[in-house]
Amino acid sequence: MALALIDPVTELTGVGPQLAGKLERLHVRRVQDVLFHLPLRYEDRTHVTELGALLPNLSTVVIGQIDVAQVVFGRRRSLLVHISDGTGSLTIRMFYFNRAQEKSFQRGLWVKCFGEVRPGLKGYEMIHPEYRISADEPEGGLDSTLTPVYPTTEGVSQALWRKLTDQVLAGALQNVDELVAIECLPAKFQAAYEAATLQEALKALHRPQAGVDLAAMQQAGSAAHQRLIIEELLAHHFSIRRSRSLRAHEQAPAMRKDIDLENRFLANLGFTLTGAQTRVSQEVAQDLANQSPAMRLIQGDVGSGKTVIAAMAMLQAVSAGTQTVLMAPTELLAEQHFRTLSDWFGALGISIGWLASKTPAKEKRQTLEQLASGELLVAVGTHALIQESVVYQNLGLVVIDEQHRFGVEQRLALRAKTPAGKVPHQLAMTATPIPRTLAMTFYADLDVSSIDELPPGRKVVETVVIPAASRRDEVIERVRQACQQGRQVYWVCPLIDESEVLEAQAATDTAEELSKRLSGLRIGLVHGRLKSKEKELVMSHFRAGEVDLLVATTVIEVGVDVPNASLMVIENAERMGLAQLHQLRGRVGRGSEQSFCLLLYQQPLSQHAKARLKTLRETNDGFVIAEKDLEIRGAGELLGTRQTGSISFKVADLIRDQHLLPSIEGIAVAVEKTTPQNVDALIERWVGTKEDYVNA
Ligand SMILES: Nc1ncnc2c1ncn2[C@@H]1O[C@H](COP(=O)(O)OP(=O)(O)OP(=O)(O)O)[C@@H](O)[C@H]1O
Repeated sequence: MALALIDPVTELTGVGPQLAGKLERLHVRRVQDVLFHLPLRYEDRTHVTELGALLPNLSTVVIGQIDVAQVVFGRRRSLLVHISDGTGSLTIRMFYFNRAQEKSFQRGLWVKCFGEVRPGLKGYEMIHPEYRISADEPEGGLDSTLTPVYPTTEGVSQALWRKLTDQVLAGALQNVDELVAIECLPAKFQAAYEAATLQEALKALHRPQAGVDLAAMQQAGSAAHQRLIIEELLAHHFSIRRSRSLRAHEQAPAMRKDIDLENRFLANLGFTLTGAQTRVSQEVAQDLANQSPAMRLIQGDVGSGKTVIAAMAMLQAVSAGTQTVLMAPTELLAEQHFRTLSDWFGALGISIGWLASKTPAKEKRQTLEQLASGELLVAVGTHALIQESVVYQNLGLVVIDEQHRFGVEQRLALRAKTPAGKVPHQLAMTATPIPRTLAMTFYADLDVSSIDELPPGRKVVETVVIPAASRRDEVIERVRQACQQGRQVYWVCPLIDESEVLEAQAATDTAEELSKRLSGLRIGLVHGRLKSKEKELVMSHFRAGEVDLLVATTVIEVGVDVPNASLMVIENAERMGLAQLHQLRGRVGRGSEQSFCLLLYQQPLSQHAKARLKTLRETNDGFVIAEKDLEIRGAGELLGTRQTGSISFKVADLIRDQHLLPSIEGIAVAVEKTTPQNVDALIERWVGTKEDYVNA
């Protein structure tokens, strides 16, 4: 089949409008997007390990005969299937199963399964492995080469991804002319970096050859990875250069501060700004008074008080008669900013609009009208704020929370929303500090301010690392005591296989278990599968002190601010990354009460997990943690969890790949000489189209 790279995905066999809709969520719209939708990691399902030779925490294929299958009613109802192969035995454990599955595990049948080996109470276990049952003893692994695992969304299985990529590899990748046409890397660099050609690289990443080393693939160390990493870094580099040159020709409204209004605002706050807050807010104010558009990143550790800086900048925009918006990455966080700003600005007689994708149509229409007419000067929300349907009368300042960068396309989208010839000033806020090396290369077009001081009276969060198996009861007792003393508690449930459904289920089960064991406490539950209204209701009860214990998934990771919460329990902390744990922990220690963070882990710990937990126990300083993160990850660990707040790269990792950064500029110069016509497509392929920013 001759597929063109720009064909829509619906040209692929088996992709109807419904599936296309799901793929759209991942911005996969064209054949080319499937080709560049690269595996997140790989699994080695080629070898079978004897049950007697299993090692904990490794994922592998095993084969065994069923001795017994039974449903047990412990802390959680589960189906246990014991298998053995003469050298040893293993238990398969499933929390979610149906009657048919239960019946299918007949004594004497064979099971071939793939999963992570974990130590259980009675020997090794696999939880929810992928499995096949057969009457005869099966042979060999599950696959003959490394199996790619794709980033995905609900309703698009790995099997489906394999089918789609099969088709694209067989169709489009043969279309050599097209690929040569989009090839950017001059030949001499391909050789210098051991980097394969684009065509070879894509093939090798989607379908690794037999015998390829898993470790190299996991750490993105193969030549194929190098090839695409360089391409992606180049794309970002070009995008940043564009953004810089655009900015040089742009004008923004110069905003004068209304000192009187600002003083009234400060008097109402109930606290005095720290020295760092005062300094940073002055830097911002100077930016906004200029005619050239500000692009400033404000970095400040968790709880350092970034919101008030944003509010003061927004006030300056309002004083100058322009509109201003605050955009947050999640609805939960946006909603919280909406409340805070409504309190602060309400007292000054300034009203605030709310806009998120799930806002009811009628409410949305009204807000849109008011933004278009200029009646509304301030709005808070999610990315819905910069969607194409939103028209501003005179947008002067955009504040973006928890984002490191502004994309060039986003800038273009915003430019369309301001009076002719003007662009809004932009401020971004982040709690994840940027290592210096990266700042020089990838953030060179941004001005950076740091809030390097916490509000007075904060006590350091005391962090304790606890084995879950033996001391869970003790932890639950501690939760009870804290709540009885009038404190509030977060209980964070683990990440499960990147599946929102399983995560929500686990959180629901935990909430049920804790309700039984902590009768008398008011327990709330929040996870990603709840409707936004439901989420907000639970959060508002928690905020009002009407919920003692909030059981949550990592949806509460960023920004949530409830100063009375002083205890946080994090389950399976060994599975999370440093930055993420630090963010989560930052939800406590926001009041004057001594706060605690209990990191529960499952034995045994890998060396890296041990190092991460130790770092958290030893320091509360986000900058130190960022450096440690670099050190631990630099030592070669690939973390499954995403990095909070960083630019979203598909294959590159600014920390892991920092050794490549110094050469990117030189390559860019060469590309501009040899294939300047390909630069637009390169940016589009990696950094995204205008729509990606607008609809994200
Ligand atoms: N100077 C100050 N003195 C006392 N309290 C302050 C001060 N500045 C901010 N606060 C309070 O500290 C808390 C944290 O502030 P804020 O939510 O702005 O932090 P943040 O920097 O956004 O943190 P995170 O990245 O964790 O969301 C809020 O309750 C805020 O009202």
